[in-house]
Amino acid sequence: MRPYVFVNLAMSADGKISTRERRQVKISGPEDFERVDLIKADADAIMVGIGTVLADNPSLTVKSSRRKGERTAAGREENPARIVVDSMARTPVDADILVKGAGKRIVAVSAAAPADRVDALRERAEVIVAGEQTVDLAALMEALAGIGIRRLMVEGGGTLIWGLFKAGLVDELRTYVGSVVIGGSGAPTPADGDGFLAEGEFPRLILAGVERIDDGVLLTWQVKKEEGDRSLRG
Ligand SMILES: NC(=O)c1ccc[n+]([C@@H]2O[C@H](COP(=O)([O-])OP(=O)(O)OC[C@H]3O[C@@H](n4cnc5c(N)ncnc54)[C@H](O)[C@@H]3O)[C@@H](O)[C@H]2O)c1
Ligand SMILES: Nc1nc(=O)c(N)c(NC[C@H](O)[C@H](O)[C@H](O)COP(=O)(O)O)[nH]1
Repeated sequence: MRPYVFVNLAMSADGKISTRERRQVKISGPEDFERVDLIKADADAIMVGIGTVLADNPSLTVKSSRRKGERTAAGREENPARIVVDSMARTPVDADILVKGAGKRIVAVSAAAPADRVDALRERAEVIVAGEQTVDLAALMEALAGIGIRRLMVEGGGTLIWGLFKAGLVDELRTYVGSVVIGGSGAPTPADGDGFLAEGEFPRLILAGVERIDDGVLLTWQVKKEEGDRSLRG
């Protein structure tokens, strides 16, 4: 079994998720940030890659007033579990994700991560070891389902999202297209990595929703299921 995995990201009108210097930019407007906050509150866990932690230092806490002291649909009062996919245990021990707000933190590392780094992270987070050189995302998903995570939100970045698509682990993609042009052939996009080469490999999507938000548009896509997929239904 694995959690229901949905990716939420914001990209510019020209398909970039940050600048070529990997500097975070506001693509969403206030209404879209509020939407993101609400879907965060209803997820059991939120996942990002180490590239996003190093570039943006997000806390991934839930901010909306609706959450103050209220139970969410997920039945929790504290923040969703926050997960970093970090093969070599490079997450700084003072990263906001580890120090800001209450709730569980998980750092997923590979067996190649230096032991001293892993020990330092264990002081602040639960550490899951999956994979030899890089994190084995399928094995990680099994482990997360095993600790009760049923709905998992992924916030990026492009390398992690690519890895999840490559491993057939994405159920839903929510892409907010904002009214800005970022440009740059080296600027991150929603799915980076090596990319697929053959058409037969491309994950296929079903358009499930189109909604105008702020001065942009939210596209909701369901990913067509592969045979034998063991995702929990969202
Ligand atoms: N606009 C948005 O919605 C949004 C959201 C998040 C991040 N971003 C941007 O994305 C950029 C960071 O993206 P990125 O691609 O550099 O980093 P990332 O956050 O995707 O992290 C990638 C890292 O994850 C680790 N990893 C471990 N196992 C992996 C596996 N099996 N598959 C894939 N990755 C694995 C690797 O160390 C890899 O380098 C930043 O510029 C950030 O601002 C934008
Ligand atoms: N939906 C969305 N629209 C954007 O315009 C943008 N730049 C991000 N970027 C993702 C970013 O990595 C984190 O979602 C937040 O910035 C959370 O960070 P905090 O918890 O507030 O520290 N996400």
